[in-house]
Amino acid sequence: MKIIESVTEMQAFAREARREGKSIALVPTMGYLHKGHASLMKEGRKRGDILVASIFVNPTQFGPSEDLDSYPRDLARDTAVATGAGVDVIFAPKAGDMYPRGYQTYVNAEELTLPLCGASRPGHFRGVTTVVTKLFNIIKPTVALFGKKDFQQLAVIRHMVADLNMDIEIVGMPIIREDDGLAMSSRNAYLQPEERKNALCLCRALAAARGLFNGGERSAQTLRERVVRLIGEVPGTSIDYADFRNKDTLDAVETADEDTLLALAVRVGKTRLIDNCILGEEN
Ligand SMILES: Nc1ncnc2c1ncn2[C@@H]1O[C@H](COP(=O)(O)OP(=O)(O)OP(=O)(O)O)[C@@H](O)[C@H]1O
Ligand SMILES: CC(C)(CO)[C@@H](O)C(=O)[O-]
Ligand code: BAL
Repeated sequence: MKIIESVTEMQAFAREARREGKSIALVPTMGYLHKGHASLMKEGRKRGDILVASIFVNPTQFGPSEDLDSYPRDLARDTAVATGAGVDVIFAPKAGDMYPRGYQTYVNAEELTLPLCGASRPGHFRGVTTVVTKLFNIIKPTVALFGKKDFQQLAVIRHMVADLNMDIEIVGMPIIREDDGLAMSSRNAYLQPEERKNALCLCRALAAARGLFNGGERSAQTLRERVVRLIGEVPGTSIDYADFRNKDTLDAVETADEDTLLALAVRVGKTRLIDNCILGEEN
């Protein structure tokens, strides 16, 4: 496996792959890899001749008071996970190479970025769409894979790719969970033992809402009350959002149906975790 740090070297590699008629599958990540990332990589392995994983903690998607500096980083560990998942190339650029002095061009999606994480993390999606566009331009993948844990991110990227006529297939992958149901996340590493237990309130609230829905409840307000109560009972938690939305438009819904997204962002101690489900789907 090859590790490429320079943007120009990555571009040259991708150009040569294209010249040889080889397709590239890309898994963009911020590193500190876990089985969720590995599942994207294993699927990517099947979908391209060459599998590239990018590891870049992208400064433009972090707000000024967020965890850019403390975000966990461990390239040696990531190299082992990526090798095991069949990655051919890790692209791990430096921030100064991606955003040199004088950098001033951004990609911005509109409506889909307004609610949920877009509302609680102003500027976040502008950073995501910008860096993903740059990664696409540098690596020239035919297919790129993203997790449904970041449901809104996947929706925004799909929309951007369609709007800007990017000739790239976007694949959404299921949420991978720990045995007890907690969605895998690099930020789980921040959780103290007691917080780790308390963090189960997210997946339990999703399960409770799905249970009520399967029992016939359709009022988003009633479903939401159950979710808010369950999470509120757990010490050290605060809800950033707990929203019922149409899974395609992300518009708020009052009457839930099988396609309704329940999206959660909850702080457990200082750690902000997200999780979601579609009410009519197994998860
Ligand atoms: N549990 C998971 N199951 C499936 N995909 C996941 C999971 N966790 C992350 N991903 C996907 O991996 C890609 C890279 O995500 P990222 O590196 O931010 O990991 P993360 O664990 O979500 O980190 P964070 O804790 O910062 O949210 C994204 O497409 C994301 O949706
Ligand atoms: C897509 C992404 C790699 C862009 O920095 C990031 O938002 C992530 O890890 O989900
Ligand atoms: N998984 C999305 C990256 C972020 O939280 O910034």
